[in-house]
Amino acid sequence: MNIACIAHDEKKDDLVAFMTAYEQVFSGHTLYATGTTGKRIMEATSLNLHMFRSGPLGGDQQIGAMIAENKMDAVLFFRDPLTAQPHEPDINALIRLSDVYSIPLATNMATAELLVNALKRGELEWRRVIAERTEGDRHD
Ligand SMILES: O=C(CO)COP(=O)(O)O
Repeated sequence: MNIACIAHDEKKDDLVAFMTAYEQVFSGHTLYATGTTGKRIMEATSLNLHMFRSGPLGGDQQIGAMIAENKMDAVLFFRDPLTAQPHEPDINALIRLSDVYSIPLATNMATAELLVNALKRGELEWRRVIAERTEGDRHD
């Protein structure tokens, strides 16, 4: 599965702790992240992540583009609801696209726990069916 990892500054410690706790599970998947989040996770774990730009510099949009191509299977996005973000429109666009394509999206640690446990039990396997079906889609 392709999984995106994103956290706002106030939530980065939480996401790093979460990724560390479930490192074994995540090591079996392909991970993507916005720049600073990915760097933090790689420093704290032995996980490898494909890194996009930092969120405010377009990273959320790059992950959104993968969602629009149906190439992202789940998103862990630990949002900070108490701090205004300069790139709020990009954040909303990412969340919107997750809803457009019915991509499982965890915006806090409690939901992320449910998602990772579902992942462990193989409950996201339906995503592979979708991926196979959309593989032949035109992109032009
Ligand atoms: O701002 C972000 C998501 O909206 C996260 O970006 P960074 O991982 O680069 O801090």
